[in-house]
Amino acid sequence: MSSSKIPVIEIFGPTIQGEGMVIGRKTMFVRTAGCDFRCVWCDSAFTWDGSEKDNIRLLTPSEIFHELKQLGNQNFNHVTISGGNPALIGKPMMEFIELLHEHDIKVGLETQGSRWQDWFRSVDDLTISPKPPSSGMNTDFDVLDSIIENLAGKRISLKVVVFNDEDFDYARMVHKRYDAIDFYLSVGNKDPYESGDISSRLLMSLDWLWSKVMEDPEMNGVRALPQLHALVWANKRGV
Ligand SMILES: C[S@@+](CC[C@H](N)C(=O)[O-])C[C@H]1O[C@@H](n2cnc3c(N)ncnc32)[C@H](O)[C@@H]1O
Ligand SMILES: Nc1nc2[nH]cc(C(=O)O)c2c(=O)[nH]1
Ligand code: SF4
Ligand SMILES: [Mg+2]
Repeated sequence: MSSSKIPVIEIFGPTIQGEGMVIGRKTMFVRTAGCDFRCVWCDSAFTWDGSEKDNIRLLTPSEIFHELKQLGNQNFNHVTISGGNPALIGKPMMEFIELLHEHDIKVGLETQGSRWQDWFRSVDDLTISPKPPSSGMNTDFDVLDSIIENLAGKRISLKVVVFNDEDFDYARMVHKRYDAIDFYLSVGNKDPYESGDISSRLLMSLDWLWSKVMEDPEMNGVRALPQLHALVWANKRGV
C-alpha cells in the first residue's frame, strides 16, 4: 500500500550537517521527493523538477532504516530528513521517526513552513526555513503562525537564506515576528551547479552578510552561517 511508504530520492551519509542549528554534527540524510515550492535558486531542484523521477523509490520506514544501517553501520546517531518538502508526507514519517528513536537515533528536519504535520512534535532538531523574496515564493504567514503556535514550548529554529538586501529585510521581519525562536541566517549559493571550488565566492557572500548583521541592532541575537558543506565540498552531490 503506497500510503505506508515514503517517496525517497536519496539516502546518504555519514556526512556533516552543514547548516543551521545542527551545524558541524555528524548525520545521515534521507531526502524525500516532491515539493510544493519552486524556489528559483533551489539547490535540490532534482527532488521536484522531474529530471530524476526514475530515481524516486517508494520505501517503507524499515526499508529506509535498513539502508541507513547498511551505509552508516554504527557510525551515526543522527538522521536529517530533508527534501523536497518532507512535510508533504503524513503517517509513514511518524513511523519512521519512532523507529529511529527506538534505536536511540536523533532526528532533524528541514522544511519551509508551508505545511503542518503532527509528527513535527517528535522531531529533535526542527528547522523551519521560510523563503525570502529572491526565491520567487510567497510566505503564507497564517500557516507559518499556526505551525509556530503548534510547536510552542519546543526548542526549534528558523533559518532564512539571504541573497540580497531585500532578503535581509525579510529575514529581519521574520525574526521580529517570532522573536523567541533561535534564528539563523544562511548564505545563499547563487550557483548551486557551478563546478570546482566555490569557497571564495561563498566567503565573499558571508563577509557581506556579516557586515549587514554587525551594523543592524535588530539582528543582535541571530547567528549568520555559511553552508559549511559547500565551503568544504563545493556543489558536490550526496554530501
Ligand atoms: C533543499 S531545502 C529542502 C527542505 C525544505 N524544502 C526547505 O527549503 O527548507 C534545504 C535547505 O537548503 C536551503 N537552500 C536551498 N537552495 C539553496 C541555495 N541555493 N543556497 C543556500 N541555501 C539553499 C533551503 O533554504 C533549505 O534551508
Ligand atoms: N551536509 C549537508 N548539510 C545540509 N544541511 C541541509 C541540507 C539540505 O539539503 O537539507 C544539507 C545537505 O544537503 N548536506
Ligand atoms: S522549498 Fe526547499 S526543496 Fe522546495 S524548492 Fe524551495 S529550497 Fe527547494
Ligand atoms: Mg542541501
